[in-house]
Amino acid sequence: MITASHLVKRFDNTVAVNDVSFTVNEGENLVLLGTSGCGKTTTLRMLNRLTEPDAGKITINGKDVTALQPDILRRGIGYVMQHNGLFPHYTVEENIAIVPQLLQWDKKRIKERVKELLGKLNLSYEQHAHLFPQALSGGQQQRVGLARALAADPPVLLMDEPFGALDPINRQKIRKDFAELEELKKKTILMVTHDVREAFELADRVCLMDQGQIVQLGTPAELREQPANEFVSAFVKGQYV
Ligand SMILES: Nc1ncnc2c1ncn2[C@@H]1O[C@H](COP(=O)(O)OP(=O)(O)OP(=O)(O)O)[C@@H](O)[C@H]1O
Repeated sequence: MITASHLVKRFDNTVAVNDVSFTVNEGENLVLLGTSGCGKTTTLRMLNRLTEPDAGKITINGKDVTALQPDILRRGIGYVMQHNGLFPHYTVEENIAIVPQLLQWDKKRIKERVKELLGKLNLSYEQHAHLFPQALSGGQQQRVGLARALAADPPVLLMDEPFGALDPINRQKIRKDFAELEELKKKTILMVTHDVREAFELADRVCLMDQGQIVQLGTPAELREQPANEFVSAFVKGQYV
């Protein structure tokens, strides 16, 4: 379970995140939704300490994240970056193996895990493991980014626009595969998107943000049927996309 309490983050004159609090229950997929610049990515990055808050507290499974060294903390949290963030000079296999290697898994176990994940994500070890990311399509790169985040089977996953760089057809296909992936069903997930449809398709609950603040947090049905204000109502109807 993740709890974020009264998070604040300023950059110069901008208050990027302004008193944001939420919980993500165990096994839940909470989606941070909102227009560009509303503070979604900054919120996400505070959870694995890529950005340090100016105020507020975050706990993951009961532990204050500031009690752990950032690199140790990040080994226990899967992170799918915007634009996939694969290392271009590492092969697919090497990219996926990064965290298991840091955790000093033996070679055989790492190879088995890479094979298993590539299979689950509709890629093949024989065809793809030895390639560098630039030899893959955008959709394949996103899948490898997801495999990398899942490699050491972390209980918590942070995903920043995981389907963002894709054309609509690929986007929908990967989203469907994602929704069906058994490994993801038991994970506690915080995902960022600006896409209403995507949020409503994947979220257990949606946290709609605007200008650094939460406007409404609820199930997709609650946002649709009981919008807190005009902004929520317009956003849900797609008028802000
Ligand atoms: N490192 C930084 N330095 C200065 N300003 C920043 C920095 N990171 C974010 N900001 C500002 O903070 C605000 C929130 O940015 P953030 O990236 O969190 O929004 P977002 O909702 O994720 O947007 P997007 O969907 O475009 O990524 C924006 O005004 C942005 O310009």
